[in-house]
This record gives sequence, C-alpha cells and structure tokens, in this order.
Amino acid sequence: MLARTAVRALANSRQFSSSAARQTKVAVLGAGGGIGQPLSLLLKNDPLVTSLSLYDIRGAPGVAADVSHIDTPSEVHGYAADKLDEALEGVKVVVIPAGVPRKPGMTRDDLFNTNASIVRDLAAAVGRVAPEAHILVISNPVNSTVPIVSAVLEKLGVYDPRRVFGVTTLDVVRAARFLGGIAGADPADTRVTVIGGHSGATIVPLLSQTEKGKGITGEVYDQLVHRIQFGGDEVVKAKDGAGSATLSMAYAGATFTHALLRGLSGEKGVITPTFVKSPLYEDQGIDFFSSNVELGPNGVEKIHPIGEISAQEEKLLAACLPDLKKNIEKGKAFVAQS
Ligand SMILES: NC(=O)C1=CN([C@@H]2O[C@H](COP(=O)(O)OP(=O)(O)OC[C@H]3O[C@@H](n4cnc5c(N)ncnc54)[C@H](O)[C@@H]3O)[C@@H](O)[C@H]2O)C=CC1
Ligand SMILES: O=C([O-])CC(=O)C(=O)O
Repeated sequence: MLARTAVRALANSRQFSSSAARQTKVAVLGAGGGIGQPLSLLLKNDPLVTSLSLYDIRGAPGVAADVSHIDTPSEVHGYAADKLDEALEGVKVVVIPAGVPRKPGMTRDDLFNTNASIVRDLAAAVGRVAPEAHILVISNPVNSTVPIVSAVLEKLGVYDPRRVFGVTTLDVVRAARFLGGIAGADPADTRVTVIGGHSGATIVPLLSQTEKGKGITGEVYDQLVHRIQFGGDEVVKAKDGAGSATLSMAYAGATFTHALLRGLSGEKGVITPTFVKSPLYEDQGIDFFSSNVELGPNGVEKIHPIGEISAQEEKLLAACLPDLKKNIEKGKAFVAQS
C-alpha cells in the first residue's frame, strides 16, 4: 500500500538513500501554515528530498530554521514574502498548500474567491522560474485550482499536463482508514481507489473493487460513502472555526510527494489516484479527473481506466460529473478573465 510504503521510507530516513544523490529540490509554497509546517517536517524526513525550499508570505524562515536542525541530510532554506523567485530556483517539485481553509458552514467552493488568485499567482511564478517543475496542488477548491494552474501554465506556453497534480490522497487515506475500522482490518489491507474530484459528491470511492469493501451494503455502505465524501467536514466541525484538516493532510501530501519522487526516480509500478488532466470523461466536457495514475520519470506515465464498478458506484459517478464539470469550468473561466 502506498501510504504504508511511504511511512516505511520515512522511518528509514536516517539511512542516506543512494537515490538522494539525484539532487531533488522540493519547494513548499504556504510552508508557514497549518498544513505547510507538518508537511515540511515530513518532507525533511523523506530520503528522496535533498533540498527543501520553504516559502510563505508569513513565517517561512522561522519554520525553515526549526526544521533544518533535524538530523537528516537534506538542506533547508526559508524564504520571506518578497523572495518567491529565489525559492523556486532549480526546484523539481512544488507543493502548494497556500490559501485559506474552511470554517464551519462553508463549502470548498466558498474558498474560491480568495484562493483562486493566490494559486494563479504562484503558478505564474513557477511557470516563469521553474517551468519544468512538477506542481502538486493542495489548496482548495482542488477541482478548480488544478484547472487554474493548468490554464496559467498554458497561457505562458509551458504547460505539460503530465506535471500538474491535484492532491486527492487524503480521500484515499480516509477511505482506507474508515473501511479498515468497519472491517476490523489493518488499513494497509483496505486500500480503496477513490475517483472523481475532491469535494462532497465529486468524491467517488470504489468500494466494490476491494476485497473487504465489496460485501458492504445497505445503511453501512451509505454511511461509509458519506463519511469518505464528507470526512473533511467532520474535521472542520471538530476544529470549530480553527481551520480544516492539517495533520492528516500533511501526511497525505508527504505520501503523494514521496510516490511522485519514486516515479521520477524511475521506480516502476507506482500507482495512486490523483486529479489530473484526463481523457476519461473528456467526451462529456470534463477534462480533469482523478483516477489511478501510474507515476514515472515524466510525472503522469499512464492514466488507468476506471474498471468495473457497481450499480451504486455508477449512481455516485452520475452525481459527481455535473458538479465536477462546473468546478472545472469556473477555474478555467477565472484565468480566461484574468
Ligand atoms: N487537498 C486537500 O485534500 C486539502 C486541502 N486543504 C486546503 O489547503 C489550504 C491550506 O490549508 P491550511 O494550511 O490549513 O491553511 P492555513 O491558513 O493554516 O495556511 C495557509 C498558509 O498559506 C499562506 N499563504 C497565503 N497566501 C499565500 C501566498 N500568496 N503565497 C504563499 N503563501 C501564502 C498563509 O500565510 C498561511 O501560512 C486550504 O485551501 C485548505 O482548504 C486542506 C486540507 C485538505
Ligand atoms: O475539508 C476541507 O475543507 C479540507 C479538505 O479538503 C479535506 O479535509 O478534505
């Protein structure tokens, strides 16, 4: 399982990996935030990261000074608000958790007005300074921010769809954990492919494709699907105005980053769901979609088909597609009007 593999790698981080010699510089934009700080901590412990570039409009040099004392080989540098270009020099991977989080009663789409321009401007800087970088978008609403990043890069003439990813790994992490809880099994044995997008009804878990999930029916099935789709709301409610998931998201972000770095380093068979430019529903006007993607030396190596799904999952997918289409179009329209 992907998450388990990442944990093992992180645990082994004190051994200087031979792959580390490859010099992989990773930047975190939004490194001073609730996600950015623990994500920076986890990336400092990833043996595939040789240099960590931490940027935020507030607090990144402090986070960098703190994290830099951890006794792993990677270098860490922090950059203040006016040092974005410097932060991006020579980076191979850029992870973006910059932007505002939800408060109770808000949808992810309610974050659009603030986060769309933050993500647009950061993407433009990446396109200018590090046009070959792989960009991992965490900032919500992911269903719109990924099309925003893509459209910005397209405008700059540097867009390669194999290098832009929406991080939907938290949905995969939650699905494994929640199914594991119900099945009384180790989440390593209850990995679920989650497709679609990253908000409410656009999150579609394919429980029928897992050994432990396929027998679940009735109310238990409905509750499990609802919990996977609205797990984010659970955290927003519990934090009661203090934000949304940060620690589990940092874990998910570090897990996905590690998977990408494994793919980039030439490892075969690294497959995980991620929200990318995709042909799967293009005939319905939906050109971004999350499904199992094989990661390789160029980023997206292969987009896997959805495979066989149940009648219930067909219904979930039918509910997902119109919402997803609207979210994608909103992101594209924002850049077109910018
Ligand atoms: N993809 C996913 O599964 C998830 C996404 N998120 C999203 O991640 C985003 C960040 O969440 P938190 O870390 O909890 O928020 P936060 O408010 O704790 O941190 C955000 C950070 O971004 C920084 N920032 C704002 N504008 C910036 C700019 N122009 N350049 C660089 N940094 C900038 C802020 O100074 C702050 O340090 C939110 O949009 C949230 O909805 C949260 C959880 C899961
Ligand atoms: O719920 C939120 O706003 C943050 C998020 O995307 C998640 O936890 O899945």
